[in-house]
Amino acid sequence: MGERVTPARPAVSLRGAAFGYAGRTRVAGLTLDIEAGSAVALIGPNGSGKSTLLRGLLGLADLTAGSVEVLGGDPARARRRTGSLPQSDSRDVDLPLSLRQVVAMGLYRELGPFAPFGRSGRARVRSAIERVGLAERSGTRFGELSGGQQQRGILARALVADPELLLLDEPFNGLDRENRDALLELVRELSGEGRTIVVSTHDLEIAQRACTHVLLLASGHAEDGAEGAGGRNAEHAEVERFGHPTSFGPVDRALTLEAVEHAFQDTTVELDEHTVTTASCAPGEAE
Ligand SMILES: Nc1ncnc2c1ncn2[C@@H]1O[C@H](COP(=O)(O)OP(=O)(O)OP(=O)(O)O)[C@@H](O)[C@H]1O
Repeated sequence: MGERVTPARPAVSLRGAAFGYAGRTRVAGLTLDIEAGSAVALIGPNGSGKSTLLRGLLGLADLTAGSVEVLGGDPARARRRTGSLPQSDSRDVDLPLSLRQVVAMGLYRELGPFAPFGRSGRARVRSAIERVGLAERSGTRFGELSGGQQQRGILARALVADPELLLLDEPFNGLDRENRDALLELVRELSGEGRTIVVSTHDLEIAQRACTHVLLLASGHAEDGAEGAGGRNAEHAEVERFGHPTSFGPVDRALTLEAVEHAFQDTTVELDEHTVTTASCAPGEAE
């Protein structure tokens, strides 16, 4: 792996940060440090801004308030040292490319799209594919892989660049038990290597088994959200108009039933063993 940030320096630092699109805030009130080497589960109802926050950490959503530092600087500049796995429904899976070629795309930022990879590049691609357990499918057309295999393939594409920070957007969605367990084990391993991971999920078991910290987000209230804020100050009520954090900390302290219910308060929540099922979202559904 490449050079790491020193443990004293957070991998992500947010101060009153808000993110959105076209200048319109979608998630706000983020003041927290994610320590290098920690694995953070990002949990919240649909629309609470999990993807927007992850995109903000990649410099792909607008910072509409406050400040953000990723790996000590601007998120866009940190992108070279950051690996990401976007939500599966936002991917173009019908690429006329083999798994090996898709994974090799992870080296473009470092080497350029037309540069020859050389022996070491090819070895890195091979080892990333092996790492996600798909060695036998290297030559298979990407679109012919199962949903779970595609998920692992995209993760290999992120891993080939040896990222310090991994941002994974609901990587467990739609996976069968076997793929889910393999991915969970891999996240644990990657975290054990000292990489910083932020992973959005509806699966509390993922948080408990693979993560060190939890960040719970709640949905924003309607445009008139400032009303009914009781004794809270105007700034707080303003933040609560948007998706906002309700709890952040080590898993054993931040992931309580009360905290989950608080974050999901506007949604029908079922805690089915380990999974938060909401009225508008059924995790585990096939894509
Ligand atoms: N590209 C975009 N342009 C404008 N608004 C967007 C865009 N992407 C998301 N939004 C809006 O931002 C808000 C937060 O969405 P986001 O996808 O971040 O939530 P989420 O917590 O990840 O939800 P889910 O669990 O459904 O993925 C929503 O109101 C959504 O409609």
